[in-house]
Amino acid sequence: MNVAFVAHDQKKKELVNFAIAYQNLFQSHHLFATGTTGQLIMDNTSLSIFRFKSGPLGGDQQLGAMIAQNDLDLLIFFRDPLVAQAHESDISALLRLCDVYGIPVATNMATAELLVRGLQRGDLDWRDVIHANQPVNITNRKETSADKRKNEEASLPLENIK
Ligand SMILES: O=C(CO)COP(=O)(O)O
Repeated sequence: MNVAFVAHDQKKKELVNFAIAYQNLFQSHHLFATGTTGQLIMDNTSLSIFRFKSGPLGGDQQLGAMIAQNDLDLLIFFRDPLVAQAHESDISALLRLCDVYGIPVATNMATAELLVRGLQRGDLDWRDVIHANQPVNITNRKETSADKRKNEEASLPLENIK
């Protein structure tokens, strides 16, 4: 499964602890994150994460693009409900797309626990049916030379993808 992590600054520690607690489970999935969140998780675990840009610089929108292609299976987004974010519209757009595409999303630890235990039990295996019926998806597609050039231009750290 393709799992993405995002946390606002006041929630990053909580998400890092969550990732540590479920490290063994997450190891067998393809992981994605916004820039700073992904870096912090990698610094504190042995998980390998494909990092997009930082949230305020477009990372939420990049994750939104994954969802629009039906490439994301689970979003764990510990958002801060007490602090206004400069990129609030990007955050709303990301969460909206989860509803448009029916993507399981947890915005707090209590829900994340439930979803991750569901992931562990195979409750999200229906997502495999969706992937199987997609002509191309982000985890099984072969990178063409055009892809490579585009990715290099965008400076995405492709070596971090599992
Ligand atoms: O702002 C964010 C999500 O809206 C998170 O971005 P970072 O992980 O780069 O801090």
